[in-house]
Amino acid sequence: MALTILKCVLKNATARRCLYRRLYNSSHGFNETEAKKKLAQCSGGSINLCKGENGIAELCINHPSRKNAISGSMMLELEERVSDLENWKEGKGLIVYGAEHTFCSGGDLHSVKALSSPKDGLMMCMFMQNTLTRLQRLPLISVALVQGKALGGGAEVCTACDFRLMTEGSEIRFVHKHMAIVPGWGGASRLIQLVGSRQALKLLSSALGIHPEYALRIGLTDDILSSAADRALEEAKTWLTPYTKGPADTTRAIKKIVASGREHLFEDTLRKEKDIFGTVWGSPAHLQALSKAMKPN
Ligand SMILES: CC[C@H](C(=O)O)C(=O)SCCNC(=O)CCNC(=O)[C@H](O)C(C)(C)COP(=O)(O)OP(=O)(O)OC[C@H]1O[C@@H](n2cnc3c(N)ncnc32)[C@H](O)[C@@H]1OP(=O)(O)O
Repeated sequence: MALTILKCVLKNATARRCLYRRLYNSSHGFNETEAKKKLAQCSGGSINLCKGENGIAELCINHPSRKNAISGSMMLELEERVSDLENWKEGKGLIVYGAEHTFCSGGDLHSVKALSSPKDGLMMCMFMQNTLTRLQRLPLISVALVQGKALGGGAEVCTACDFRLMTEGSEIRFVHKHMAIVPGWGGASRLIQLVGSRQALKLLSSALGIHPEYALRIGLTDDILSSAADRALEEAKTWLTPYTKGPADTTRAIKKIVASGREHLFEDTLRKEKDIFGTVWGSPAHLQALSKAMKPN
């Protein structure tokens, strides 16, 4: 019995390690401690997290004086909030949005200038790819609420969520080309997964503003919200609710399978599905649902 428990604990620990492992570490020349010191020197704004009783959290990109541009210290706070969410066992959903009804105008250009050496740029790139990959892998169903502008790194952040909801008049734009750079926070790789390589090539090479109707047509956004700016967050929560109904373990298990399927070969995903199935089959919630189902209606 003890051996079985130990095996189960080890399997869960391994599964957690896989789910939350970093993309880059010292073997890639990435020194997280050094990166954090450097990014902390570029201050401004904050990343605020509010975890709801209903299992849905709200993460606010909060730097309104700069249209929610993400400074170095905000990159650190974003990593801290993602860590918090990785340990939130009751979590089922997440809405990422920007303060004062606009999403995010990308990297804070003051911070970007301070990190303009190739070495510092690569450090920032690996730090943000680590963080946004962990955000995407969270066992929560995530939504980016795009109001106003999602530009540059802001467009990249919104691709790290499972779904995107855009309000009328909002815009997603990969402006990187105008700065003679390419996305570095993983946004190009995720865009190809979302809309396919042809559309991704069009959007990256044209730096075109992607408006809600076009985004809906190419599958970059999942819906267009019609409410007034100050009601959009409530509308986004209402949109997400049907997907997060029921036990947290069930919602989290479903997201873990899909997150695995996004990244692994089909056979590996089937094995992952089997492993995750084994964590919910026979659970109290399953047995309760089974007993309800057996009762004549
Ligand atoms: C890998 C990611 C990549 C990188 O890190 O290299 C990037 O994301 S770089 C940043 C890419 N983003 C941009 O180039 C967008 C720049 N901003 C704009 O185009 C406009 O500000 C816009 C469209 C967001 C809003 O225009 P609007 O006319 O409504 O307002 P203002 O332009 O007057 O902006 C108000 C205020 O915010 C400051 N601001 C805006 N964006 C940034 C930013 N990304 N970094 C720093 N500061 C920003 C702007 O300077 C104004 O400040 P003020 O002190 O009032 O002049």
